[in-house]
Amino acid sequence: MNEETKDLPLVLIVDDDAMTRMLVVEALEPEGFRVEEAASGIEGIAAFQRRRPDAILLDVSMPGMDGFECCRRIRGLPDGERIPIVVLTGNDDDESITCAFEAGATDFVSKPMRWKLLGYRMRYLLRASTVLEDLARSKASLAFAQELAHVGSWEYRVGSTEGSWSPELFRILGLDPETDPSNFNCLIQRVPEEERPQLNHAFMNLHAAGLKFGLEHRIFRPDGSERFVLQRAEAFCEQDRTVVLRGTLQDITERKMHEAQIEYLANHDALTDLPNRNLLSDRIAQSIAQAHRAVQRLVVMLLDLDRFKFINDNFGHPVGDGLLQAVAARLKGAVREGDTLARLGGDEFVIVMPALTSTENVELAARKVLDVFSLPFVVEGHELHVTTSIGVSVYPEGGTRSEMLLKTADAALYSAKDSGRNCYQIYTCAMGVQVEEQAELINALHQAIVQHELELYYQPKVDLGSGRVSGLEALLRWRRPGIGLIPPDSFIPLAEETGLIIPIGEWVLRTACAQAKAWHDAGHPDLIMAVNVSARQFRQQNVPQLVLSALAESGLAARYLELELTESVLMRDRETAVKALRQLKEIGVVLALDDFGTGYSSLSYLKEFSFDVVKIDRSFICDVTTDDGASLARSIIAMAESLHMTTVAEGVETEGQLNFLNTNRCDTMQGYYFSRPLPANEMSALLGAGTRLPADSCRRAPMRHTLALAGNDEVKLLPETNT
Ligand SMILES: Nc1nc2c(ncn2[C@@H]2O[C@H](COP(=O)(O)O[C@H]3[C@@H](O)[C@H](n4cnc5c(=O)[nH]c(N)nc54)O[C@@H]3COP(=O)(O)O)[C@@H](O)[C@H]2O)c(=O)[nH]1
Repeated sequence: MNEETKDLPLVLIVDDDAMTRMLVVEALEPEGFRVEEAASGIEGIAAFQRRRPDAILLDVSMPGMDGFECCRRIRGLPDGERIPIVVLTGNDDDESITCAFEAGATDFVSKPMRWKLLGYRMRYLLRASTVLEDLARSKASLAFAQELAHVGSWEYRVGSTEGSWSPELFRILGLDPETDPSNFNCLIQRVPEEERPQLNHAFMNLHAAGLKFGLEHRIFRPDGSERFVLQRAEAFCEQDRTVVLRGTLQDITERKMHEAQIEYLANHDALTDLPNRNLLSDRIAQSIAQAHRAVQRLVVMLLDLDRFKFINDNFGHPVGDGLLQAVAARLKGAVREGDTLARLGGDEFVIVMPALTSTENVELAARKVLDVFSLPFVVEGHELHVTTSIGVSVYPEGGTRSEMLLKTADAALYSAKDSGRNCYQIYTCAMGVQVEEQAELINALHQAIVQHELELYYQPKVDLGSGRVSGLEALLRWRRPGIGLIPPDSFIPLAEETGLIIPIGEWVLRTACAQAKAWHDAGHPDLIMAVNVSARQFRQQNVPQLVLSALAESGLAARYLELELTESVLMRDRETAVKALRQLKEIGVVLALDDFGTGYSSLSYLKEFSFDVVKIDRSFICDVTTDDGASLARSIIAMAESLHMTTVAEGVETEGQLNFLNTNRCDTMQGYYFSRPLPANEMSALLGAGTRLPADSCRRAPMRHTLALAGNDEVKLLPETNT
């Protein structure tokens, strides 16, 4: 084929008459066409398959296969569907023209023809065919895009009942484009009755006033399945008159399902599947509105499992989670239909009970909830005996908004915990005051750290051999503006509960170490600084690391720092405590067991953890003038001596107590008898003045002791028979 002509349109002429074929060639080639010839129908089909022409000129009357049959066959072949076929008919042969169109012809030309016009005719035909093909392609890609996006489209011309619907619109509605009509009535039939008025109204406004709309509604397919759709529509005007309404219908069922799932997750607790705090607030608000209308009371119970942390710490979190699920299931079985059971998080549950009339009924309901815990829970083979404390708040006395009812129930819960757990308390105004005071205190304690309102006082420890000050105990004070000096007992438990003990404990340790180093440098080089570390602080903070950092920062040698710990440090999570104590021993600090005699008084603790110092609790020293008190104190001193530990007697206030300690070889005394705790500047003065115990107040002759030990290494603090 000639390179120059290969892109020209190719026309196939099928005619048994060689003359006609020649005339066609003569007419078309000068007009920019290539022409392929075929002398019969069979040849024409073969040429079509071989050359894939752009158009066909087909004679009607040919021997063998006529032009109609040839046309039909070509239409049935691949690519034959849309090729322009022009049938050559005899003049005024109306029947042939009809037959030609029925056989699939695109156009016809009557013979004899004006050959000059054939080129124009063919060009027009090819242009129309290209446009049709482009249109078909766009329709196909639009249908594909609509299918992908689940968007169907429709169009109605004003005045006509039938519209034009895209295939995807039929699919979304579950209708058949072959049999179902594409009109508004057919669409509205699929919409649930209760949603029809809104859609009708929107369509009326669109039609009458051109108001476009976007509306979400449901449809039901003929098979009964439900879908959510978004209907959008607009009106198109000509000369201020609406002529066409066009719209789309998007299937948004999946999006709706995801939204519903997200909403469910946002409102439910993942572990127990119960409503969470979010949904609970709504439910309480609804119940309040109902109770208000019906002039009824409403009960909100806040439950907190007793010692849940113990179960989590000792059996592990999977068991803790299993227990929470089991509790949720049991509570679900215990509440009435119409009540709401929710989980607030952690081990806190809430039950909302509408329409409880009398206080007796409220108490009855609370006891019923306590009973839910009477039998043990079995989780992963563990039999767990769990109780709960319940705070009850009643609308309207306990509050008229949901946050208030929860807050007052919390105050009542606090009171139930305070009364020994496994019980309920109904909120009273007095509890409210207590809660508010506490909230205020927490706030102020936060401020205290930032505003430098914390101070350390120091109390001397006196060596009973020499009468000299051998060490100091750092004791925390809070100078609260407008109130005065607050003792630690009033705020340390709260600091522990709120976690504020971490920054406070750190400040105490760093300040005490720095002060000890300052006093060393000022000429008191042997002073040992004792710092209290509470059990909770010990658990919540990495104390060994903090100690290392405070020592490095201050330059104080480890042997001049003493940590006073109580036995409760060892009660929970023993393994971690043991590890931390070993680390502290390695660092080289002095370990003192504080308040000895008030706890388990276990000799095995003293041996196992190699404490260096035992501090005899003030309550024993107070009693040393009685026989029993004296005997107990003597036993502790003897026991400590046998374990090579030094003893410090706390709270020494009288000469009699001091004499007793000297007589019984106690090593060190601490108490008001020598000095009260003093601020740093006053303590500097005391140290500078070389204040000490007079020689006749110090230890004299040694004394023999008897140590009474019970089995299992327990110290049996029995009265000693005097020798
Ligand atoms: N975790 C921390 N606990 C601390 C810290 N500072 C103090 N505390 C603990 O608070 C409790 C009360 O302490 P405080 O009110 O300072 O009382 C101490 C002494 O003032 C008091 N004491 C001393 N001598 C006497 C006396 O002769 N009579 C008498 N009635 N009281 C006296 O004893 C308290 C010291 O006790 P102890 O620690 O057991 O040696 C107290 O438990 C402190 O431990 C802190 O920074 N962190």
